[in-house]
Amino acid sequence: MSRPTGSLWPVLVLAARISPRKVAGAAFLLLTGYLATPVVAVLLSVVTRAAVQRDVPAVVWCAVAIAVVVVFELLMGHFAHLLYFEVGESQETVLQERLARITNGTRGVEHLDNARFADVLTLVRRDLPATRGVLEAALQLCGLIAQALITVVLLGFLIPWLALLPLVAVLPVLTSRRADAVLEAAKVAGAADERRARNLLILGTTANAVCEMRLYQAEDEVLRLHRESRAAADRLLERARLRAAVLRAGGQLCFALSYGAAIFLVVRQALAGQADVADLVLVIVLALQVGAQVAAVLGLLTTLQGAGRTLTRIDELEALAQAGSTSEGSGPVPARLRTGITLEGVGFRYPGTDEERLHDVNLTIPAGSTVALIGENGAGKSTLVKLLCGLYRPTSGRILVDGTELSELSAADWAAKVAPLFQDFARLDLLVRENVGVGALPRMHDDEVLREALRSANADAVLQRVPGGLDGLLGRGYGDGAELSGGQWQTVCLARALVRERPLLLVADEPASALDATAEHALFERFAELARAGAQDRGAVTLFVSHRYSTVRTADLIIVLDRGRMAESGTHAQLMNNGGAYAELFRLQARAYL
Ligand SMILES: Nc1ncnc2c1ncn2[C@@H]1O[C@H](COP(=O)(O)OP(=O)(O)OP(=O)(O)O)[C@@H](O)[C@H]1O
Repeated sequence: MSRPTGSLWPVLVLAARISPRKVAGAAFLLLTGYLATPVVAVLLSVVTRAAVQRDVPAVVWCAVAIAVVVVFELLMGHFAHLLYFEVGESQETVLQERLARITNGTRGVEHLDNARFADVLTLVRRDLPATRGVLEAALQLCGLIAQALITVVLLGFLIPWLALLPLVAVLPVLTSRRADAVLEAAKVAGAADERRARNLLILGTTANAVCEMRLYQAEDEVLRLHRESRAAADRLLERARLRAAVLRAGGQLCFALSYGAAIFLVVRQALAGQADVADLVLVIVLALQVGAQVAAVLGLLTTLQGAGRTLTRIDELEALAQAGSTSEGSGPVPARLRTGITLEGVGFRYPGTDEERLHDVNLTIPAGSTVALIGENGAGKSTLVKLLCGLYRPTSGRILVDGTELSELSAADWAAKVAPLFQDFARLDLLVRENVGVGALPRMHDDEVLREALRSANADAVLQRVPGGLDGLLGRGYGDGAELSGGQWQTVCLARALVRERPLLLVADEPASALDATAEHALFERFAELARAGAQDRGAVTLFVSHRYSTVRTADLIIVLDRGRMAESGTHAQLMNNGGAYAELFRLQARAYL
């Protein structure tokens, strides 16, 4: 089992940092309220004695006192709840941000290919909301321990051997911990099925996927697969739940039997005249309170253990992300490229896989040039692009930027010099301003710059169509935003790339896949213009992946990849002269348009 308390401590410290005033207030109110419980038991004993003695005023006063104490306890609990609930929410937000930073914040993205990372992330996403209750549970646990101590003292004062009785509670605590471990093992074992079920649920409830599945009449199949994955995860859980229930029931049964026996002995003592009725009432009420306290402690321990595990898992995610990210370079990224980018014997294997996707790629991309990458599906074009963007590092060989290894440059500074336009671009269900502005955060509120980028990307029509203009919402994910066509989204994403300040590497990985012919032409015109300006101004390199040879032929250098190897490279004229694969494919495509 993980070390829950070890992981919980930083969260409690975090809570204290978020608002020491609220934590102290909640602790004071809750503990004061909890201390009222044994007082009620004592008052019940007093009222019993007064009733036996027919002392009516004492009975009335005691009854009023009991009512006041009970109301006091409820009020304290209520106000404490308001305080720790607020702190719990802020705490959850901090943990959510930590999770996002772990997922996004490292140099590379290699951890995202790690199946263990994905499984643990699924569990953490599911269980994170429960961490809100850590402060509440920890405070209640302290309150219950204080309550139990007072109860033990009172019991010991009345009948000394009864003070040992709460020790019986150790047994249900132990069986409850064991039950948690059993449940936890089942959750871990079912994490992959759980992840599959969640993905299938997304497939069954996301507009695009729903339309496609409906046309293929595959909705039922998606549901069946979802049911199957859910059932596989649930089967493991059901068995574990049963075992856990038996373990918990066993522990609680032993506890209840011990308590029953103790109360029986006390009753016998009372009948033998060794204790009076009031003492008997006190013992029975205290005994019942201890029973309730033990049950509450077990529940709280389960909450705390669950939260502790989630926090331990966040630590594990951090370790996995850091293990995947290689050491950070800190070298300065040049403001302009002088010689260009060189690949020396670059090989690459995706993390967790055995097969090399790039083999011994040797290539020089001169500063200021435009390079087209072509090849069959799966040839490794996007993989090479990702390496040049610095998202992954080569598993062999090296990439040099003006003679300096890319890995030695500051990753953040290099990323800031890349203007990417990917095939699977990110559609952000945010404002138009934010969709474009994330390309250059300091320019997010410069309306003129954003409008110019949208104009250059041929996205004026989008801007006019969206109510609210730059401050209009795109997408329907979170609100009633404007829904765009695939091509319109692509122009917005191009604007995001165009707003980048002085990029050194312009990347377009099949950018025209969602565009009509006019828009495609306009996009390449605009991209070429930007490339030319970037090349003249700072030796920027442009890299594009395309299956359209009419565009490819305009590049200064064409690279043909074949199953991860460089098959050919040269200008259009050179490759046509060579009469190799490029020439053949070019003629084939040209013929198709005749
Ligand atoms: N994250 C990943 N983990 C493991 N393998 C991957 C990953 N991404 C891609 N691959 C594999 O690497 C190979 C090259 O993929 P890549 O996306 O680079 O091809 P591509 O030439 O861009 O193809 P396409 O023209 O279809 O976009 C493929 O066999 C693919 O299955």
